[in-house]
Amino acid sequence: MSDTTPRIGVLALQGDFREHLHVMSSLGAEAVTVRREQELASVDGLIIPGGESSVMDKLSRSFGLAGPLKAAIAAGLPVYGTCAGLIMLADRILDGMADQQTLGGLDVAVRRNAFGSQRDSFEEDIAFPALDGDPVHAVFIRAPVVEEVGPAATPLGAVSDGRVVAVEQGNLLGTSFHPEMTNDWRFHQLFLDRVRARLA
Ligand SMILES: NC(=O)CC[C@H](N)C(=O)O
Repeated sequence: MSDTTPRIGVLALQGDFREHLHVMSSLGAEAVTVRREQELASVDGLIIPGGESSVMDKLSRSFGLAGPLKAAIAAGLPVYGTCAGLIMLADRILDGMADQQTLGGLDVAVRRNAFGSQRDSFEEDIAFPALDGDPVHAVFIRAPVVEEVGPAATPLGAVSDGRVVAVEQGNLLGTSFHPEMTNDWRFHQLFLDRVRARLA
C-alpha cells in the first residue's frame, strides 16, 4: 500500500468549501482550494461543495474551468459532489435556471430545490448499505433529489418517501445532503478510500 498523502481539491468558486477543506484535512488528506486549471491538474480527487449550482455554473464557465472539469471527470478523476455539487455532476437537470448547464458525468436527472419551501431545510436519519454502522444523520438545505437514475448510475440510498438522495457511478459520488455540516464523515471517508485505492 502506498503511503502517499492524497491531495484533495475543493472547488472554491462559491459555497461551503471551507467546511470540506476542514473535513479532508481532519481525515489526513492534504486539502487545497481549486479555482484555476493548474490547481485542478495537481489534485488526486475533487469535492464540489454545496452552494448555488447556477452561480457555480456561471463562475466555472467564466473562470475557464468548466472545460477542464469535464475533461478531468471523463479522465477518471474521483469527484464527490454534495447538494449543489451533485447538481453539477448530473447529466440532466430539472427546474434549472434559464441556460443553466452542468458538468455532467452521472447518468441521472436531478431536480433542484425538490423538497419545496415547506421543507426548505430538514434532517433525516438514513441507512446506507454502502456504509458500515449506524444510519447517517442527513442534513438537507434546499436540496435536490435524484429523480431518474439511468442504467449507468447506482442509487445508494433514499429518504423515507423513497426519493433517491445519494448516487454513484465509477469515479463519481453525489449526495443531496451535507455530511460536512455534521460530525459523521463516512461519505468523505468512502471517497478518500477510493482516491487512495486509485493511487496505490
Ligand atoms: N445547499 C445547497 O447546495 C443548495 C443547492 C441549491 N438549491 C442549488 O440549486 O444549487
